[in-house]
Amino acid sequence: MSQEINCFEIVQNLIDDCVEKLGLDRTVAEILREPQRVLSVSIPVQMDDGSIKVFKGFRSQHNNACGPCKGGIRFHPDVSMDEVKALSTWMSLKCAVVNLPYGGGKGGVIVNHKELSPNELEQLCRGYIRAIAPVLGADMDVPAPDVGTNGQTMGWMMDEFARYRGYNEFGVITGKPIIVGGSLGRVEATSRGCVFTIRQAAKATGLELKDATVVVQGFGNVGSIAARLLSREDGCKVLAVSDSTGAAYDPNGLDIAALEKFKLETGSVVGFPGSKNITTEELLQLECDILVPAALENQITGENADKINAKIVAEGANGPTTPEADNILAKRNILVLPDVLANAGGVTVSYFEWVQNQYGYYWTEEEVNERLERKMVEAFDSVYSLYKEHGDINMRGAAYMVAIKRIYEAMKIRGWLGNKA
Ligand SMILES: NC(=O)c1ccc[n+]([C@@H]2O[C@H](COP(=O)([O-])OP(=O)(O)OC[C@H]3O[C@@H](n4cnc5c(N)ncnc54)[C@H](O)[C@@H]3O)[C@@H](O)[C@H]2O)c1
Repeated sequence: MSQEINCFEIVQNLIDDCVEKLGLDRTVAEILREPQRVLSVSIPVQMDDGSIKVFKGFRSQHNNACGPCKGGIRFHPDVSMDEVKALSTWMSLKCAVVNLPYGGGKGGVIVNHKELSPNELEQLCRGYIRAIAPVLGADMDVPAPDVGTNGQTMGWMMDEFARYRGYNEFGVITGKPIIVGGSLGRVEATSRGCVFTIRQAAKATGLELKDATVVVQGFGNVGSIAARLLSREDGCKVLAVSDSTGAAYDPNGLDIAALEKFKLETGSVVGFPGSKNITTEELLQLECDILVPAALENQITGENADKINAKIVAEGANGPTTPEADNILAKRNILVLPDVLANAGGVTVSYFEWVQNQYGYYWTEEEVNERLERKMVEAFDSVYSLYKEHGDINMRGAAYMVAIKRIYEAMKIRGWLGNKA
């Protein structure tokens, strides 16, 4: 996360604004500005050479008024307590936007996981779970994968928690491989959810998706699958995609299936036959109907927002647009589908996985996708109608209002706000 822009302060400011707009007592903002609990842990790991290395990790539980805390575990060298706190706050908002019975949580370990052997990585996963186990549980706090973690790491973590409990508690972690209680459709869920919101936005704004032009920043899990679904199911023309090594552009539209194969074989999108190499900055400025930032935070900023040439920006990534850029895009009538809405498909199918674990009964992929569509359409409609009704807020403001109102109602009914508010 960028040094200059503190995401925790950004989300705190957005909460303040939103609580004021909703006309709620300041106490509501004071509660939501800080997580309810943040655990800081130190994890000693025996490395393959016999030495002991100590890693630092965190787990933040932002708010559990609506249900157990829910959110991923990030393994990255830039993890910090503030980043984890910000991400857990976003998770509370995201879960509330899609109306899931969850609050927000997030965890992280400061580590470059690529430098660890498989054995060292497994020991780190197990050590981290042992350290935070007292505050985990299917009805308390339910982690999932995030940047730097995946199905295998979730498998080790779930197993370590089963040793701690003395029995299997599959619902304690989501994003698991299918054989140990994972859900069908989870891998594509974030991108599929993003595509459902794009379809609703296209309907609302009269944009025809057949042959609509699309640009995707970040050809990873979220970006590549969103590109695949938009081209295959909606007939969109994906003009350009980028990854950390550069960008590939074809004004006639890229063959996404072939590009996915090329990226798998070469590790990069650059040099894809028939495409032109452009810089990642040029990619963001291409004229298109839909821009999907699906890489990192703070990509659309005050510096480049006036050069964005899209009708719709669908935030596959978390926090890709800075507040300054948000204002510029709003003034230019570019519709931004905010992260807490556009990438909420991942946590929604994580919720479905948790439900299936509690029942011990598993759904078909069609059932998962149908339920996901219903959730995403409902969420889009509630945010879009508030956005239209108000006139002085953007879609992010509307999403925050939907979310904070729900969390406020839960806190009020539980008596957390006393007689005030
Ligand atoms: N995976 C999920 O289910 C999920 C759910 C919600 C939100 N997100 C968010 O979506 C974003 C992407 O997550 P992911 O799981 O796809 O990660 P990923 O690591 O699979 O993909 C990220 C991609 O971005 C590329 N990238 C990095 N720096 C770049 C740059 N400067 N310009 C262009 N591309 C660059 C990487 O090369 C990679 O291809 C993150 O912000 C994540 O928090 C992911």
